[in-house]
This record gives sequence, C-alpha cells and structure tokens, in this order.
Amino acid sequence: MLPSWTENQELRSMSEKPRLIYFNGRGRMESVRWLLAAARVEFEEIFLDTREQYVKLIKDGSLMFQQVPLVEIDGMKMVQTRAILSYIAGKYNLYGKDLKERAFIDMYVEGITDLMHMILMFPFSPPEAKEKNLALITERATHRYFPVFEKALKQHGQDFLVGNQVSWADIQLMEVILAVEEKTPAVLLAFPQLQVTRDLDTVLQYCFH
Ligand SMILES: N[C@@H](CCC(=O)N[C@@H](CS)C(=O)NCC(=O)O)C(=O)O
Repeated sequence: MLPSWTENQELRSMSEKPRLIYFNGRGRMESVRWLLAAARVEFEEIFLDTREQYVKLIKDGSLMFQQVPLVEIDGMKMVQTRAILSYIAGKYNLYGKDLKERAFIDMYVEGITDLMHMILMFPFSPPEAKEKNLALITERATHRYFPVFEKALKQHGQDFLVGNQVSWADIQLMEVILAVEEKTPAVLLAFPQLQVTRDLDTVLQYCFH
C-alpha cells in the first residue's frame, strides 16, 4: 500500500530538497525563496489553491500554529518565517561569523521585516486608505529605513552590510528595495549605495561565484 500523504512527509529524508508550502503568491514565503536562491539551494513548491488543502495540513498536524508558511527541511516541518529564515541563514553561512555580526544581521533583518510588513499589508488596505498607506511606506522607507542601510554600506566600505561577506541581511535588503521601488519607482534617487545593492550583480556575485 502506498504511504499516506502524512507518512510520505515523514519519509522525506535530510537529503531531499526543501519543500515550500504556501499560497501562490509572494507574501511571507518570498524571503524564504530569496534566501534559498542566494544559498544556491534548489527547492520545491506546493501552492495551496483551496481552503481544503490548508485545512488538511492543519488536521495532519503539519502547522504548529495553524499558519503557513510551512517549509519541510532536513526532516522538520518548520513554521514561523523568522525561524525558517534563521535556520537557512545559519545552515548556509549567511548569518555572520560570530555573535556580534549575528546581532547586527538580526537588527537589520528586523528593521527590514517591519518595512516589509507594511508592504505585505498594503493590498488589504481599504480603498480610502490606499493613498495614505502608500505615502506612509514611502515616507518610512525614505526617512527611517533606507538611510540606515545607505549609511551602513557607506561606512562599511563594502558591498554588504555586515562583515566581509554576503549575509541574510543583504538578501533581505535587496528584496525590500525592489518591493518599495515597485510601489515608488524613484525612491532610490537619494540613495546611491542602495542603487548599487539593487543591482543584482553586486550582491549575488558573492552568492554565485
Ligand atoms: N508569525 C507567522 C505569521 C504567519 C501568518 O500570519 N500566516 C498567514 C498567511 S501569510 C496565515 O496562515 N494566516 C491564517 C491564520 O492566521 O489563521 C510567521 O511569520 O510565519
């Protein structure tokens, strides 16, 4: 007899490709896709198209908090985006060389996540709040978040934020820069360092050398 879907999950071994289970959209899974791509890890995706598929995962006990993203990796069923990302960053040497570098990566990533959260929530804004919320994203990017990264890159004198190699923070930064630019195309005009980072070649050459 063929194993059930749940049993089948348990049979997946450490050597198999990570499997990403989420809705067919960027959302909270997009950073996981970016980070795995930066680490040159191939992955599989399952898109949840129906509520039944999602409810089945809950009934199977696959979703610790009844929420996705779910990532099956190294024999684990991981939920909570931050936990998933930090596992991948740690595993693939994208999480600094010591605790202090890690602390800076964490601070940068948390700041980026706060900005990204505003972008994720934007489509759910009621029509009358859209303009105001878009203006707030641009204002926060321009005055609170991007200046921090512009200064850090300038002072550091490297193409990456922490230490002397690419990290999780650089990958998340690229993702958020592109996401804000998608909404406000001229947003990088006052940030020359970030324009360099946005140029995929600059950071990704460290990932794909
Ligand atoms: N803290 C969680 C939040 C996950 C979350 O809110 N997921 C949404 C989809 S993006 C969800 O599953 N919502 C269903 C629910 O909360 O019942 C994470 O970062 O992964």
